[in-house]
Amino acid sequence: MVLSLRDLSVEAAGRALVDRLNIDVQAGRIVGLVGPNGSGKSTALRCVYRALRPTSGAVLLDGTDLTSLKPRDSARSIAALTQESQTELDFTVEEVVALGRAPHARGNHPLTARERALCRQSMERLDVTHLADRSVLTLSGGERQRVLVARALVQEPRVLVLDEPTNHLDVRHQVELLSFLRGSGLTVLTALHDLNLAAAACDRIAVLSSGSLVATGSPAEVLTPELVRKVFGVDVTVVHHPRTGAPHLIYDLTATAPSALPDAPPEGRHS
Ligand SMILES: Nc1ncnc2c1ncn2[C@@H]1O[C@H](COP(=O)(O)OP(=O)(O)OP(=O)(O)O)[C@@H](O)[C@H]1O
Repeated sequence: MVLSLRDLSVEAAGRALVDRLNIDVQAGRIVGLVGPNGSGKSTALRCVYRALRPTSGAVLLDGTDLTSLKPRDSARSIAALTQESQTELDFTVEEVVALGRAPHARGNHPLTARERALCRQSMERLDVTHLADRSVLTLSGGERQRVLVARALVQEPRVLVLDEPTNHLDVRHQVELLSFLRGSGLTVLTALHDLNLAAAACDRIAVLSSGSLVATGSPAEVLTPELVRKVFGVDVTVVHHPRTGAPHLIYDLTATAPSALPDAPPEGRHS
């Protein structure tokens, strides 16, 4: 299933938060949305999972405008893990994961044997089986994040929209989640802050700055020192993974630290 953002714009408070964005995610591919804080990543993703209506432009699913689909129908195709994904109810992990079946539910029918097996598989895949009976209110940030990914998978979507899915995850769970996504065959659009994880996981990277798309291409095409300096204001050295060839950014903290601390006290003062 192909996901396309076509001339997508969102305006609020008299300014463009997202400005005529054009992004295509081919079937089974992963596109990473990167950019500084406030550049419009979450706003663009909200239009895809229909939490926000674009001011103009459209989101297309295999060429069909999402707004022509009933929310329940688009929810069968698109699952989202968002900054707003709530787990504030006193549900167990197992119950929250099962909620992923809601768009497929027929009335109040209990889950079928196949659906229960699907929930078990997703919990195993996300390493949360041991938490099945725990209240989600008691989970750590990373555990909760993994439960939400399991819930999204149970939805059996063909498109996954993820806003910072590696937030709170330790390095093992970051790597496991992104390598799972790579092998999943799902069409994935994901906002990521970690440019090295984006380079390792994504087929293509789209770079946002002040609501506009400033670069798009393979990680090697996009993640150049010039682009990173221009968009993020940071000096990097780019090396390449010895086996995959993926670019890897090395940050020079001594080069950026002084200007990043405008109110730094004079040298020699210690608190
Ligand atoms: N409803 C709104 N009204 C006014 N401004 C908004 C609204 N929603 C978001 N913004 C602003 O739009 C800009 C883009 O926000 P958005 O959350 O999309 O950025 P982001 O790239 O996801 O940032 P981050 O990396 O910090 O998560 C920000 O400056 C934000 O303050």
